[in-house]
Order: sequence, then C-alpha cells, then structure tokens
Amino acid sequence: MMDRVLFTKGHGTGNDFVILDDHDGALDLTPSLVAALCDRHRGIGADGVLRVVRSAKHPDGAGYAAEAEWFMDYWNADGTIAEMCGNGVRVFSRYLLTHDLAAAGPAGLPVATRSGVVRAVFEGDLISVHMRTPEVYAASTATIGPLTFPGIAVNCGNPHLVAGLHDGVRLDRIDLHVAPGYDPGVFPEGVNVEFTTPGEPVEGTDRHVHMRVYERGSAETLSCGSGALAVGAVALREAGLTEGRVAVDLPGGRLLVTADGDGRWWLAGPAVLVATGEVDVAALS
Ligand SMILES: N[C@@H](CCC[C@H](N)C(=O)O)C(=O)O
Repeated sequence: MMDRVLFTKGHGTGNDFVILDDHDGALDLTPSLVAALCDRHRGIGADGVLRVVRSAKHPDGAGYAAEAEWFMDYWNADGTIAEMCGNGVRVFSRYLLTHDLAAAGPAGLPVATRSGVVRAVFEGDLISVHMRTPEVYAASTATIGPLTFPGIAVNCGNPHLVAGLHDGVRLDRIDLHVAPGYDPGVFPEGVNVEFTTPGEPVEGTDRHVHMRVYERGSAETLSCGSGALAVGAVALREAGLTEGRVAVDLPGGRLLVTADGDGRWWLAGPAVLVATGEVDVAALS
C-alpha cells in the first residue's frame, strides 16, 4: 500500500468523484479505502471514485483493451463497484483529455466500463457520450415511507427504477434521507431509484422531466447520468417516440438525453476538474 496518493477532484452536474491516476493498476484499492476517501467529514468527500487504469491492466477491462486503452474503474461511495456511471464517463474523459492521455478523434474517445465501451465526443464545454441502449423491461414500484409509486425498471448497464410521483406529491418535498423501498425480486443487485415529475416545454427538446435520485451505494446525489438516461428512455417511450431529445433537470443541473435516427443513445452534459492534491492514506484509516 502506498502512503501518499495523488488525486484529482471533479464533477458532472454536481455528481462528484475522486479520480485516482493508477495507469498500471498498482494501487491496492479496497472497499474500505474507497469509503474513507469518499467520507465528506474525514476524507476528501465524493459520491464515488474513478480509477484511471489501462484496460489491459485491470481484470474487468482486459477484454476491452483492443478497443479502448483506458478502463473506468468506478466505485460507489460505500465501496461497492458498479457497472456504469454516466456522469463518471464524462469526468473520466475530461481527465484523459486534460492530461494528454488520449485524443478526441472523430469516432469519439473510447472508454471501457464494466458494461462495455462507450464513446465521448467533446462539444465545447459539453461532453456527449454514446451510451449503451437503455432497456426498459418491467413494471415495479418504489416506496417512500407509506407512499407507493408505480415505476419502470430500466437497465442502462446498471439497474434503475424510474417512478413518477402522484399528483400532489412534490419532488422537492420527498424525503430521500433514507433509501426508498423496492422489490428485491426485480432488483436482486439493488437499484438506483429516480423520482420524476414532468416539466414545462424546453426549446429544442421533445420532453422535459425533473428528477431526483437515490443511488445504490451513494445515497441521494445531485445528479446521476445513467439515471437521466433511464428517465429519458421512459419519457420517450411514454410519448410513443423512438427518437427524440429529453431535457432532464436534476438538483445539480441539466442533462440532455437523445435517441438519434440511427438508434444510438446519447447523454450530454458538462464535466469539470476542480482540484488536485495528495492524500495521506494512513491518516484516512
Ligand atoms: N452517478 C452515476 C451512477 C453510479 C453508479 C450507481 N450508483 C450504481 O450503483 O449503479 C451516474 O452518473 O450514472
């Protein structure tokens, strides 16, 4: 174990990450180290950790090494790993570009994740990521205290449950300090739960949705990219559209979800690197 580790801090619409540069996978990253780094009082504080490692050097990335040099080793704040992180991919891509570790070619910058290779395209301040196609697959329910909300299960590589609020229940009033209830029969690996209400029309989009999210492994976050993708997929489906654009407003800002005419799904939003530093690993534990 190294005593001191360099880190960068970044976020995408307020979904924040500690980024660890570990090209050859030398760092002994454990669930307890991740949880300590993400601790907002005793550590750096973040919703998750992104380890920047060569695909060839990580067991979960090796299969993608021919297609993507870099593997996003994503960890939730509680030290669990997840298959996908939509905001993380943008922040990870921003990091690769900023540090000259990769170039933004015309086909986009490939990033390997546990649910396959995605591609990031840089458009000024925004980064647009060609995500895997979200799969809307089952009806289910989410509960908050005594309230039950009908929802739809969506697989974005990681699991999501998109639940619309009843009339009269305000999005800004629901209590997400505790985890919403869900059916473990539908989600044996746990689930990220998105609560939604429709928004006013937004120019240039087909649908507008407000959402809050309770993330598996990270509790309520200001934003969840894969959650926005799931919400966008449900919004277009409910509108009877197979292509179109959805503006998804989260507490941390706006993400755009687009299903294009070629059947590809895109997630677009900002990604910012805000700090670098050195952490004393012994002091953390
Ligand atoms: N915030 C992320 C999702 C991170 C993973 C999630 N908590 C899970 O366990 O599946 C995003 O932007 O997609």
